[in-house]
Amino acid sequence: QTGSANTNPSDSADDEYITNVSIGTPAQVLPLDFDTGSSDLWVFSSETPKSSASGHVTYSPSKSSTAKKLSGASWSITYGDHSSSSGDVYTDKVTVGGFSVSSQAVESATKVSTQFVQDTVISGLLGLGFDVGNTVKPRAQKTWFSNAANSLAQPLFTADLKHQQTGSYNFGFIDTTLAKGPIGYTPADGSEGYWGFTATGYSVGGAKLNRNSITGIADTGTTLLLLDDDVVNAYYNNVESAQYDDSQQGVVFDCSEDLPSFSFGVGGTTITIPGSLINLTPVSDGSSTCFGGLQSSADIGINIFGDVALKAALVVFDLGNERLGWAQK
Ligand SMILES: CC(C)(C)S(=O)(=O)N[C@@H](Cc1ccccc1)C(=O)N[C@@H](Cc1c[nH]c[nH+]1)C(=O)N[C@@H](CC1CCCCC1)C(O)(O)C(F)(F)C(=O)NCCN1CCOCC1
Repeated sequence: QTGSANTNPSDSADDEYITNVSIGTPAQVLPLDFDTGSSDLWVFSSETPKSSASGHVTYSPSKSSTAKKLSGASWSITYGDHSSSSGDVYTDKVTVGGFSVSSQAVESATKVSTQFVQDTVISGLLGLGFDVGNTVKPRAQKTWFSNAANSLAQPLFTADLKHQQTGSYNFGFIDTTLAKGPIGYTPADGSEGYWGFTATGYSVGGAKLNRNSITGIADTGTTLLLLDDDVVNAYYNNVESAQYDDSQQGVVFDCSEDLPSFSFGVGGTTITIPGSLINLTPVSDGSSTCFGGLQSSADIGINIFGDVALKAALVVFDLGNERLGWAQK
């Protein structure tokens, strides 16, 4: 058994990726942000304050014949960008890419922070992190993938995110035709709920990889590639017009710059992010100043290989073997 779902960038900056999910009977289809950086499946619902839910597709458990209230259960989550949500819990049938989990914990939002209210292109998140990161109390719930894993042909999923094009999340199989190079595997550390791993070195502009390892997480829910200052400086020292812009809270440069590529070693293979993917977007419409897709992780305390890095690769999230696979695209 397998599943395959298309995923699309939310806007011209590939800020987040939207994947449709069917919940309940009859199916209620909600656009969700698949997030390997967290482990809760939560949605805007009939229980979300009307003012907050305006503009969002919502889930109504009362309209689903297969919905059941998980009595006494609640959840509350805060993300790295300080956005947050909380509420109560139902179980219902959840289908992703044609594969159904009959009794999935669906966390219904009774409160959402401003960023979620404003982000009307998504109706919630589908966490693809490790179950240890789930916030439901008194008993933590499993992610959709964790519930599906034993019935899938293989206990793994792949992420194939693309710049301004439709990509895919595949469950239970690896479509190697999506990759140009071999898959390099490396152990995954799920102890914090994230898909943690260590890159063995990096280089700028196609030079030979150095041996400075980088430990971080593979996170589909984070837009940028967020790394240590010494790596960020080593990269932007090659970009003539690069400078830190206080108002933008990041490095910006002339949009006309021909940016160097950024490569990192993982599992015996090398992943090269073309410079074009590091030119994320003009700082505002029509501006000739662009915002960098590689930024500092200094104030986060953890390195994040977010969408800017993931777009250059086919990434295998292999729960069965507790490992991550990366292949050049
Ligand atoms: C807004 C922006 C300037 C484009 S952005 O670059 O900041 N992009 C946001 C995502 C986004 C895109 C579009 C609209 C709104 C929000 C982004 O990259 N947010 C990261 C930034 C970050 C990470 N760390 C520090 N800062 C984040 O919080 N990502 C989380 C998912 C986001 C949350 C907001 C909505 C979109 C999805 C995340 O889950 O990937 C996470 F891993 F960073 C995270 O916070 N995981 C929560 C882990 N907890 C630990 C405790 O137990 C519970 C789970």
